[in-house]
Amino acid sequence: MKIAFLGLGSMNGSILHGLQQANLPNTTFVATCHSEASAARAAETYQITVEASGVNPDANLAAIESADVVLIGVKPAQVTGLLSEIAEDLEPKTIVVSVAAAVTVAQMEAVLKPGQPVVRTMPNTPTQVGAGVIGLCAGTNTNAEQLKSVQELLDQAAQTVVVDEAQMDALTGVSGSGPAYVFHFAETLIKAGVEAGLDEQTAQELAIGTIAGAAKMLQQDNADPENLRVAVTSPNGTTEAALRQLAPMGELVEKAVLAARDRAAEISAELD
Ligand SMILES: NC(=O)c1ccc[n+]([C@@H]2O[C@H](COP(=O)([O-])OP(=O)(O)OC[C@H]3O[C@@H](n4cnc5c(N)ncnc54)[C@H](OP(=O)(O)O)[C@@H]3O)[C@@H](O)[C@H]2O)c1
Ligand code: PRO
Repeated sequence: MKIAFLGLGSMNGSILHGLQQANLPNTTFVATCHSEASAARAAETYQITVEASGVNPDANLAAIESADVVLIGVKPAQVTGLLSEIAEDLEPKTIVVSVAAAVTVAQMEAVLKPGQPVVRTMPNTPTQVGAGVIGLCAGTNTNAEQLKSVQELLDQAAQTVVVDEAQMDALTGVSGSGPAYVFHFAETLIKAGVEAGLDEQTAQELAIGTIAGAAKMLQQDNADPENLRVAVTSPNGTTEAALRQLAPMGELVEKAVLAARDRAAEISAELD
């Protein structure tokens, strides 16, 4: 199987890393970046061939030749330009998989040859450490077997969830952008620990260990976030005092997820 990564930055790099860890038999990876510097860095990191499209204008066309799957990992505004560049040379069997936020199936299919199979996905960066979540939906020319083959491939790198395209922006607001909410929470917990009297290194150790431990508990079978919260909260104790202060967080998180969802829809409209 040949898998071509067009764009090998943060997101496609995380997926490639996950697939490399899976040691898939008979699988070849090739990739492109735009600049020579990024291509050299990525080739060194992943130990695969990475060509720079900014230096070699045929780099993307060479990468897609005979590919079974082409993973598009450029910025949303660059996706349709890149697809137009490769459209004529894509083989009918090649499945085009995009990781770009907000770029719709219709926008991709509009620049590809009729019938080209497309899968739209929304991964997240924990894929880098084998703990990612990837949402995916099929294009209009993609049959169940093709979707399944992409899902089975991505299952090697992350946990996958198939959704209708109509849910993709909501999924982006929860899991695509979600790691940033948790990292932001970690930043604020460390800052608050320092404010409360800890030195920064100790505050960082405690905050990160706590978030990692809580995440592990959440992943246990039959874990229920509400039960886990209640088990920490002694009546009239310290946690209750803290959670009283965090009461506005529910509304803020909801606003954040809706803002991300709505921004995705706005970006889609801007790309039309
Ligand atoms: N980061 C996330 O958390 C995340 C999560 C989910 C989805 N996504 C989606 O992933 C996509 C990529 O985001 P990212 O954060 O990975 O960006 P990034 O780190 O900037 O990576 C973009 C990559 O595309 C390359 N590139 C640009 N133009 C190219 C061209 N014409 N041909 C070949 N390669 C080209 C860049 O090369 P140079 O470095 O040489 O410019 C770079 O390797 C976006 O559409 C984003 O919506 C990101
Ligand atoms: N990063 C991309 C953004 O912020 C898409 C989800 C995560 O737009």
